[in-house]
Amino acid sequence: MTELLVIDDPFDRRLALGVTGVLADFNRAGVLTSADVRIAARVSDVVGETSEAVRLAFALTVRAVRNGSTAVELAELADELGAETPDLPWPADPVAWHAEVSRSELVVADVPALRVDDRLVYLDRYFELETELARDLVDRSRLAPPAPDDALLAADLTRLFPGEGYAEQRSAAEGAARRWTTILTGGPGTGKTTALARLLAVLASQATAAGAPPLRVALAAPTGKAAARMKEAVAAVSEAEGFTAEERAWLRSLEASTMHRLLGFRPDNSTRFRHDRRHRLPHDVVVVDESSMVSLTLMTRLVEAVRPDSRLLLVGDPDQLASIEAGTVLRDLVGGWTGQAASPVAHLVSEHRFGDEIGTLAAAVRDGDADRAIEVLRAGHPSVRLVEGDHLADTVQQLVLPGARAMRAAAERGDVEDALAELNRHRLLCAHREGPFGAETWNVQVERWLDEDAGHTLGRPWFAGRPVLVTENDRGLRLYNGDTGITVPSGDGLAVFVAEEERRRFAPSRLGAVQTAYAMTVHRSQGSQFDRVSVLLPDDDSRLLTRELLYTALTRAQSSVTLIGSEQAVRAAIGTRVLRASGLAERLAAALDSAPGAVGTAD
Ligand SMILES: Nc1ncnc2c1ncn2[C@@H]1O[C@H](COP(=O)(O)OP(=O)(O)OP(=O)(O)O)[C@@H](O)[C@H]1O
Repeated sequence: MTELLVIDDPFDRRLALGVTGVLADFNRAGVLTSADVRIAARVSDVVGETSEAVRLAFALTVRAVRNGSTAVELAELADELGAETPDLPWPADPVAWHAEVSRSELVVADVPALRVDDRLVYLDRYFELETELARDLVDRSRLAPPAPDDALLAADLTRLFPGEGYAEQRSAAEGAARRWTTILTGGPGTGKTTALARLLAVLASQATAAGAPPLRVALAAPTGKAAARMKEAVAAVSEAEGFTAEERAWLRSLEASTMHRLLGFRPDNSTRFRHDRRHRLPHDVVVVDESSMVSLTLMTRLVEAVRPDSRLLLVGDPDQLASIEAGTVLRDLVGGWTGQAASPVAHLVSEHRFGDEIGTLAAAVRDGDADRAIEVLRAGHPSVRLVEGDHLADTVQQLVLPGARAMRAAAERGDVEDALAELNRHRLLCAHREGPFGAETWNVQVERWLDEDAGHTLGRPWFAGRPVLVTENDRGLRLYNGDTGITVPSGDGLAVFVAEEERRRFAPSRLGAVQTAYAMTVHRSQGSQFDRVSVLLPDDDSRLLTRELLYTALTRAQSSVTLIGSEQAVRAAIGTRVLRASGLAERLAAALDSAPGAVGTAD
């Protein structure tokens, strides 16, 4: 399903005033926003490009990036979107249209605004990013691989990955020990973190045996929440058998940070960092967890900043929702390496959370098997269920209010730990931000229920027990998008305790971009996990209802998940894929094919 804006008011601010012709038609029809149109018109005017078809292609490329693609395939778009908007003046011959764009001054100028390949049209910046990322990864795969001490490696792999139960992870770890780059993928509970922590111990043991200084490891993730989870999970794995006391202490001492913090903010530039190709990261191993959430821009900046002789480990689940910004990098990297002899992709498939109905349901959703998903949901397992019917408010109240009350009670008695623990026990996840199925709507509703409990209106927006979610990075306060906290009474007023990495206390007035956190969007929940999750499914015609969204929501849950909605909505979600155009997989595959000297180790 494609995004169309509904514009029926001639003075709607989404209409680009003063623009005429084809661009105006597409704007009025809701295909293009006024920003798409204005950018295309202005840049085309500068280079003297007057062709309406080329100007349209430019605006559609801006639109594509806005919707998460890094490029646009004109023929495909004309086919799909053209079917939904048959009255619009789509160019009749998409092949000729693409060819006309390719000859345009916008493309052939010394400083091009647009770039093209055989299939896609790009804004220059995204073409450069894809090319740079593919080249850096292929360059890494051409280097002579690391040369571990084989006998020690075999002994450590046997010690840390014992027996048949660890065979899959052992083989992934052995491959990773023999390569500079590894992409470790797998669904929830397939043991990615377990394999990662054990692999780090293997690598540290190699460094010690070689008389090298202690291994410097950077653990990073796209959000503060995901970074904190990774640190905890790595420390938890180290408690298991097989590790030496030194390895345990070392793994527990590893710090995790956001990718932005690792790369170093630059006050003058939001897409460039202190660490780059010229000032590389000092670490010997750079790990990125939740890699599916990483945008093309951020991944390109990370990879350029990793020393060629450092290990890069990208960990994630390519079936989850992609980044909020443009790109589907993890999926593209897996796709680009498919069929290559020296692929760095290690895919874990064994599910280690036995008896895990959430895993079975998630697998059915991932594989597009709607009948199986419905069967699991209707089997009567306490850990996965579908609540249908018209009593939406009653259902949400039953699921959310007990936790909200417990948070408020804990906050009022000043018990920050209890309140924060309660916050992680349950989350209502919504596809939408606003509207009847939106997170904002239900956050307000929960506050109203608490008002009713109290018999008066609690303070707005701040009151004791208010859980909050940080929605933007704030470098000054060292708060990151995705951090969560709880509001408690303090003296005559209130204080907010934020739970990430360390407990920190803030005056509410210092917190700019925060929202209440009983409910949040599935997009924002990426990289977080909660004990119990309830997922509010919108109507089956919502354009946000996709397989990736449902899969991501389900896999946030550790012990139980409740879907609120209809069977049709579940089926509609499973039947709808997120389609993002990108050329990264092809660019990577082409770069690999043209690099026959590659010496990466064969799997
Ligand atoms: N080889 C194994 N044998 C038995 N249990 C395992 C094995 N590997 C992992 N586990 C257990 O399975 C569970 C999931 O492992 P882990 O957290 O490493 O998976 P994950 O892929 O990182 O999961 P998620 O993506 O959901 O965080 C943990 O309880 C872990 O102890």
